[in-house]
Amino acid sequence: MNESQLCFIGAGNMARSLIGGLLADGFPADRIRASDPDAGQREAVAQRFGVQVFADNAEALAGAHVLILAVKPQGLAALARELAPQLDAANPLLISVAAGIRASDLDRWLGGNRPLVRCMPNTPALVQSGATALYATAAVNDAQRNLAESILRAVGLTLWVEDETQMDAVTALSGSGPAYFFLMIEAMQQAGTDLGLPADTARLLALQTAFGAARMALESEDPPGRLRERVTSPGGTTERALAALEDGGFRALVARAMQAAQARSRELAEQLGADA
Ligand SMILES: NC(=O)C1=CN([C@@H]2O[C@H](COP(=O)(O)OP(=O)(O)OC[C@H]3O[C@@H](n4cnc5c(N)ncnc54)[C@H](OP(=O)(O)O)[C@@H]3O)[C@@H](O)[C@H]2O)C=CC1
Ligand SMILES: O=C(O)[C@@H]1CCC=N1
Repeated sequence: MNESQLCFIGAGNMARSLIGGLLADGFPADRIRASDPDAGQREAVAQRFGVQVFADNAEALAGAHVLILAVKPQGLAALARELAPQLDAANPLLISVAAGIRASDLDRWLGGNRPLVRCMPNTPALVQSGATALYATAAVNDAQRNLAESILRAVGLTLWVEDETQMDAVTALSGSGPAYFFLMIEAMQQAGTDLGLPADTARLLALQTAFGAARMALESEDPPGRLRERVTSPGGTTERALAALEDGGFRALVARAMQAAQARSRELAEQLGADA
């Protein structure tokens, strides 16, 4: 994988998370290029990561073995049509991180029968703690499948889905998921401050508690429900807090939020995929 030349088209939030995670894993900066029309984005990526940046996609992708398409879903059709005539000679592996957009639509925009992997990473890739689901089209051979997996595995957990429709649920769970946990941390921090703690104290305690709970759940053989029960002393404080959360419909609210995200992913596929 370290022999491959990677090119990120679009140097925004997700590209930066992936680039940062790859560099932290030891991937050489001189094998990563990135392009973006926004000079501020280019400068931020060049300064922070020391990778080569380009305003022109054609220049950026010259010599690339892997193209990572990291533009917004709304810009993917135009980008794919722009790239299509430039892909024939080198036939690079294409990896799309776009929410919603189906591989078949993207492949059509790219001219058809491209080695294309659709994936859904998340921003904790930056600290090599990402979670990515991947889906490969029929044109992807074993070596390309391994290459895609090794790139994403360098920044966290990877798994393959064989049924592409599951990507909408993956997006609702792990793609958008970091934002749900960040919101929970924000809310706990604010509530801690409101209860009388200094802001810094509330922040540190909220962050370390989130980290500790996630790490414990990952490392424990017990399911999260059992770990929750061990915090909940009968007649104690946690019991009161959890009763308030359950009374407020916490589980149903989480389910509604994820259904909304899944629906939006499907909607993006329908709306943008129709762009012939
Ligand atoms: N953010 C996240 O947590 C996750 C995002 N994703 C997916 O990643 C993709 C990117 O999202 P995100 O990084 O958040 O978005 P950003 O807007 O932060 O980054 C996208 C970048 O691509 C640039 N861009 C637009 N068109 C082109 C083009 N034709 N060629 C080169 N660069 C271009 C944009 O410039 P400009 O702003 O000037 O248009 C922007 O700087 C999306 O498809 C999203 O669904 C997937 C998983 C998680
Ligand atoms: O909000 C979004 O649409 C993207 C996809 C998953 C996370 N961010």
